[in-house]
Amino acid sequence: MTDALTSAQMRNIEQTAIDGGKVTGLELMDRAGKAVVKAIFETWPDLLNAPRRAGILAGPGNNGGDGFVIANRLRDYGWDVEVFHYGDIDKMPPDAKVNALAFANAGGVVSPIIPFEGRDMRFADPPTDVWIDAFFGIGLTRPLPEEVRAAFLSISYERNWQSNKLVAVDILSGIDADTGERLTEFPLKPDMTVTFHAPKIGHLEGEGADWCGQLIVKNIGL
Ligand SMILES: NC(=O)C1=CN([C@@H]2O[C@H](COP(=O)(O)OP(=O)(O)OC[C@H]3O[C@@H](n4cnc5c(N)ncnc54)[C@H](O)[C@@H]3O)[C@@H](O)[C@H]2O)[C@H](O)CC1
Ligand SMILES: [K+]
Repeated sequence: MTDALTSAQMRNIEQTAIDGGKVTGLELMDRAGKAVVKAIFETWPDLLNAPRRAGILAGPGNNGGDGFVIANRLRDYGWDVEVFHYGDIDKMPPDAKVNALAFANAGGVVSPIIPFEGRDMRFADPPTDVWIDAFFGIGLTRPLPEEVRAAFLSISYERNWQSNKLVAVDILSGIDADTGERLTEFPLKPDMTVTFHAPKIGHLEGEGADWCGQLIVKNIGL
């Protein structure tokens, strides 16, 4: 496995490619989101044999932007997709906003993460086949907001009672990408983490090594 990167090193590689005119941030985000969907179908091919339901947990930044790319892609496969957004589409970074608006303008359902409060997720109907954690990626700088932690807890009830999958985009939200420190305590391990270009230190060090599930590294052409 190639050497693990810090978040700063990853950003530098991305920015150098963008500044050099090799690729745009929007293209990188599109490739990243599509790489996650590809990894899902490669890992669980039976999910391809019928339209399913996905819950996308999207955050305020570009990790959330990846989440909206994934949401659009799964809708293309005929899936029932609901995005639970911690953030405001209008305040998202430009690349993320393009994908979020594409989803919303195509009739995609964007809900606040509040619905989970008081909702007994053990008996979610219809059950969610795949949860996508796109709350925070390498930009996480402090413990998760309480409502994000609460949303994760709600989903853990459903996961205990129904066989759904949890896929972390780039890194499980709550894990510091540079140290592997779990900045927020919550009992949710992903089945799979899909990261881009190279593993990050937080995937291999500290608690992060135990909170990846299956770690898939996808090339996004950098
Ligand atoms: N750069 C690109 O074109 C690509 C990036 N990829 C994806 O982008 C994320 C990194 O995105 P970024 O916007 O830098 O950060 P996050 O989305 O991880 O975080 C959003 C935002 O949230 C703020 N924040 C940090 N910690 C907290 C907190 N505890 N509570 C509230 N808000 C918080 C902070 O301002 C962050 O900026 C990367 O992981 C990839 O998923 C694409 O994959 C490739 C193209
Ligand atoms: K994430």
